[in-house]
Amino acid sequence: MSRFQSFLHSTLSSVFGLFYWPLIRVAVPDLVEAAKNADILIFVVPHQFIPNFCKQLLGKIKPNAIAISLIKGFDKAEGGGIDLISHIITRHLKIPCAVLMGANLANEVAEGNFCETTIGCTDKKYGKVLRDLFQANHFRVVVVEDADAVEVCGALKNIVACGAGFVDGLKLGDNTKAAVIRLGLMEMIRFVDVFYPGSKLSTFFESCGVADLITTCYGGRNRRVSEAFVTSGKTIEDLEKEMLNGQKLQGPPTAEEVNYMLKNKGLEDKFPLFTAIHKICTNQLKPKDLIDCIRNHPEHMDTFIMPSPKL
Ligand SMILES: NC(=O)C1=CN([C@@H]2O[C@H](COP(=O)(O)OP(=O)(O)OC[C@H]3O[C@@H](n4cnc5c(N)ncnc54)[C@H](O)[C@@H]3O)[C@@H](O)[C@H]2O)C=CC1
Ligand SMILES: O=C(CO)COP(=O)(O)O
Repeated sequence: MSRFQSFLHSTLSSVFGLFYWPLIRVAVPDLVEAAKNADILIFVVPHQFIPNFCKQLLGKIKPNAIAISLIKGFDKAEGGGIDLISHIITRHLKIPCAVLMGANLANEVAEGNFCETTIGCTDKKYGKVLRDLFQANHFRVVVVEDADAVEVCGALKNIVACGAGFVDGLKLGDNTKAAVIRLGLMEMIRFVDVFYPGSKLSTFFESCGVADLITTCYGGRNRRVSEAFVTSGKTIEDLEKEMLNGQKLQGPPTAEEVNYMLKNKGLEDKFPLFTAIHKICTNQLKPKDLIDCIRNHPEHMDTFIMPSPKL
């Protein structure tokens, strides 16, 4: 069982394979078998595997099922952009897909410690159904309609967490780490503003935004492996195998997917932190170069392009 599955086991008092239906306490390891009679499909796998999962499920699920994705990451789209995982699920399976993102380190949720999460759902009716499904005494849910921004926050914060890990490995201290986290947040806001216009600034103050950014930059796997990348000199791939026992890092592939789009659109210099983190993960830069890459950040030089907050 993956870490997130064990969190859901605790939260929902149930065991499930990839998909969950309340009151049925059976783990079904076969994907199609688990999904075929489900009314609500919960997707929780490392984002690298989702296109293949959707192909397997095509035509094998109830036509009126709804989905919710807890997956933090993107997929590369043809033509030089990125796809949101919820959009891939909807496009392949032809069902609506909401998202759930938040400061939800799986082991802490599984221990029953209090935390919050954000559900992004454009349909109010489904939003209520999903809130009632996930809400628990220790797991408090806020539903917002700004679903794309919720999902983008969940993916991008994993890139920033790699930067926080590099700073920890370089032993640059808390002020530098705070600067990296803040610049990361500003690049997240800028990214949503440029590529998902019409999103709300208030979404960044939900659990999916600033709270998930903080928890991942202090307690997450992306931070931990990135710190070890600096201190050990080993590759990210080797450290992932050594330290994560079969689990998958989301930050480095997400940095690669984001860079694929930024490069294609000539926007790398507007996102120097995301760009530098990708280059460090792929050995085009050394971790110690990180600070020089953000010393002249547009935040310090330009007038910020985000319109006035729509709070
Ligand atoms: N673990 C955490 O604290 C949190 C994870 N998430 C997100 O949930 C998603 C899943 O993360 P985790 O549960 O931590 O996953 P994980 O890193 O524990 O992934 C392991 C699971 O991936 C699946 N898997 C491995 N190789 C596969 C393959 N070749 N094909 C298909 N499936 C394969 C298996 O079911 C395996 O149990 C990610 O997008 C992650 O960002 C979100 C919040 C917290
Ligand atoms: O998304 C997470 C917490 O909300 C988990 O982050 P890591 O993948 O870095 O452990």
